[in-house]
Amino acid sequence: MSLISLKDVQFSYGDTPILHGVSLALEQGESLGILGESGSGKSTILRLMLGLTRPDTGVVEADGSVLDTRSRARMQAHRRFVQPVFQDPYTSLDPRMKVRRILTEPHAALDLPGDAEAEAARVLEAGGLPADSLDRYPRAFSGGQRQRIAIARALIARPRVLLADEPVSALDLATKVRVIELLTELSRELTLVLVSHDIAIVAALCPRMIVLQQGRVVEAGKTAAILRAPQHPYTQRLLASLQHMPMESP
Ligand SMILES: Nc1ncnc2c1ncn2[C@@H]1O[C@H](COP(=O)(O)OP(=O)(O)OP(=O)(O)O)[C@@H](O)[C@H]1O
Repeated sequence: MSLISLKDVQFSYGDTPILHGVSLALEQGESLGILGESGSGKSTILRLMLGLTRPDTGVVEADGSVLDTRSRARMQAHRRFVQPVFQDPYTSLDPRMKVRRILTEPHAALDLPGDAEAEAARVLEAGGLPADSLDRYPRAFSGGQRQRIAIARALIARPRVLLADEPVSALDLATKVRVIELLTELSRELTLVLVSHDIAIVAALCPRMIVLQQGRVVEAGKTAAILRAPQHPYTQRLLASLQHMPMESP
C-alpha cells in the first residue's frame, strides 16, 4: 500500500480546470520529483497532498485511507503525517519570532508528545545549525540557514512525508549546496516530494519523477531514464529549455 497517493484527481479553481486525472503514488521512503512549466499545477498537487484543498473528483489517500479534509481529527493527524517546506525562507519564517519560538510553537499546535525545548534542539541539530541559534531572530541567518530552520520546523512533527516546493530556488549557490545536502540526508529516511525547475536537483534527490503539462502527467518513471531519453515531446522540449537556462544567479 502507498504511503500517499492521488487517484484520478480532477481539480479546478472556480471554472478553470487545473488538474486532469492526475494519479501518482509514493511508497515509504521513496522520493518523487515533479517537473513542469510554471502554471502546470505542481504546487496544486502539493496543496492537495497537504489537505489545504480538495479534489473535485478522485481522491487523495494518505497513511492507508482517503483524506477527509472536513474531519478536524483527521486533519490534525495529517499535519503530523505530512509537512511542507516552501520556496522562500525570507517570507516563511516570522521575523518577529526568535528561532526558539519558531521551533516550539508547532509542538503545542500539533499537540505533540515530548518536551518542546528538547525537540527544538533535536531538529536544530538535524538541520546542522548551532545550538545558540535558538536565541536569535531569522534576520541573523543567511538564506540557506533560514531554509534549514524552515526544514527543522517541518521536522518537529516527525512527519513521514516532506513536501518541498522549489526549496532552493530562492537561494544563492553557496547556501543552496548545504540545503541540498540536508534534503539528501533526510530523503534517506523520509518520503520526499520535490517540486523543482532544476533538473540537477531532481536528478540528485529523486530516483523517480513525473512531468506535468497543463495539469496532465505526460511522463512518469525513473529519473535517470527520463533525463537520458525523454519519450514525450513536451518533456523533450522542457528538458532542452531548462538545460539552456542559467540556473544560478550571477
Ligand atoms: N488560488 C488560486 N485561484 C485561482 N487560480 C489559481 C490559484 N492558485 C493557482 N492558480 C492557477 O492554477 C494554475 C496552477 O498553479 P500552480 O501554482 O499549481 O502551478 P505551478 O506549476 O506550481 O506553477 P509555478 O511553477 O509558477 O509555481 C495556474 O494557472 C495558476 O494561475
